[in-house]
Amino acid sequence: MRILVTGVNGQLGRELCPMLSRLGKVVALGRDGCDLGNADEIRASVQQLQPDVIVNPAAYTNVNGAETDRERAMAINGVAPGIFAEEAAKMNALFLHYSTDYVFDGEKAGEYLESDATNPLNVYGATKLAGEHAVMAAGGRSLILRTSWVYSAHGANFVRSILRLAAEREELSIVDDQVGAPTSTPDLARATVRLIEQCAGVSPADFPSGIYHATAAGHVSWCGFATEIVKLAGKSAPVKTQQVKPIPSASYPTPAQRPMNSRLSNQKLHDVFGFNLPQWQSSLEEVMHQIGATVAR
Ligand SMILES: NC(=O)C1=CN([C@@H]2O[C@H](COP(=O)(O)OP(=O)(O)OC[C@H]3O[C@@H](n4cnc5c(N)ncnc54)[C@H](OP(=O)(O)O)[C@@H]3O)[C@@H](O)[C@H]2O)C=CC1
Ligand SMILES: Cc1cn([C@H]2C[C@H](O)[C@@H](COP(=O)(O)OP(=O)(O)O[C@H]3O[C@@H](C)C(=O)[C@@H](O)[C@H]3O)O2)c(=O)[nH]c1=O
Ligand SMILES: [Mg+2]
Repeated sequence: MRILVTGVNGQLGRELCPMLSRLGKVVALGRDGCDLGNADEIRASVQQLQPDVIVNPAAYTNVNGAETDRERAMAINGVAPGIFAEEAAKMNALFLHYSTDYVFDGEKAGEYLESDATNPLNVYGATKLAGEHAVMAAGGRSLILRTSWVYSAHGANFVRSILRLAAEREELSIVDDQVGAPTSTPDLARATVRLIEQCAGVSPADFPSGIYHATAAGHVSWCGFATEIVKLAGKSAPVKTQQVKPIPSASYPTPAQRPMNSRLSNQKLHDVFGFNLPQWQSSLEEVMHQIGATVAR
């Protein structure tokens, strides 16, 4: 099996490569190998490599930056996924893509279903939603995993930001009125491997193409998540933070608005594929072990 992976220097791409290499030959594309802003480069890469599977974790993920960089965010998040999906469909390759809780406005009281209406509050969410539509319009065998609050032992993420701040500050002020499921890259990469194993041989006629929510089980506010990060960090490294103070979103103004409710039901994933991701707390412990004491220094 030949597997093309994009965004291999990102947090999820970096986790995927070694795990996917157990399934076949991985061809890893970074920005220099293929610029996702260039449709011709995408088509040429896919046609040259003739993959059986394409996995696309590359994205424009700077949520605040996207507010003033709409065109670039749209090219990478909204257009490129559709081109990959079209090329995959032509060669009957399997296409795996990732999307976000930020396609929703967070107004729903309970967990969001895949069938719920979308209404992104920010440019990043709007561009990711356009990407979902483009992938579905291309036809072919494709799975879109909508996940949330992704973190990893490497790259830019909330866990590493909090560890950095906890080493510097006595008190952290963190928003407490946005709730979601922090999801680790090891969990997402394992889910991806499992889906490819289950799907590789499925014919186009039987293939369950579509959107699947795939987040860690449970939910927490950003403040609750930060509190747990600081607690775990304190076990292995000196931490300055004595207090993690809950604040409302209104007290933490940002260029991009975020949804208050990011909870996604994972029932469909379980019904169709027979598994769910673990609880967020155990996965956070796994990643904190990977980080060790070094980052908190
Ligand atoms: N991070 C999160 O909290 C969440 C992420 N997601 C989705 O999950 C997926 C994985 O996210 P994550 O691993 O966190 O993302 P990262 O930002 O860590 O990595 C994205 C990668 O995409 C690459 N990239 C960006 N622009 C281009 C381009 N023009 N050409 C080629 N490569 C490019 C980046 O390259 P470079 O390193 O050179 O900049 C980077 O390596 C994405 O689809 C994201 O939207 C969903 C929910 C939450
Ligand atoms: C660092 C910091 C953040 N915050 C808040 C801001 C924000 O509401 C929340 C999380 O901050 P972040 O910068 O990680 O948020 P953000 O980059 O918006 O995270 C999102 O990224 C994209 C790519 C996604 O797809 C989403 O699922 C989500 O993970 O914490 C504080 O309140 N205090 C702080 O000191
Ligand atoms: Mg961010």
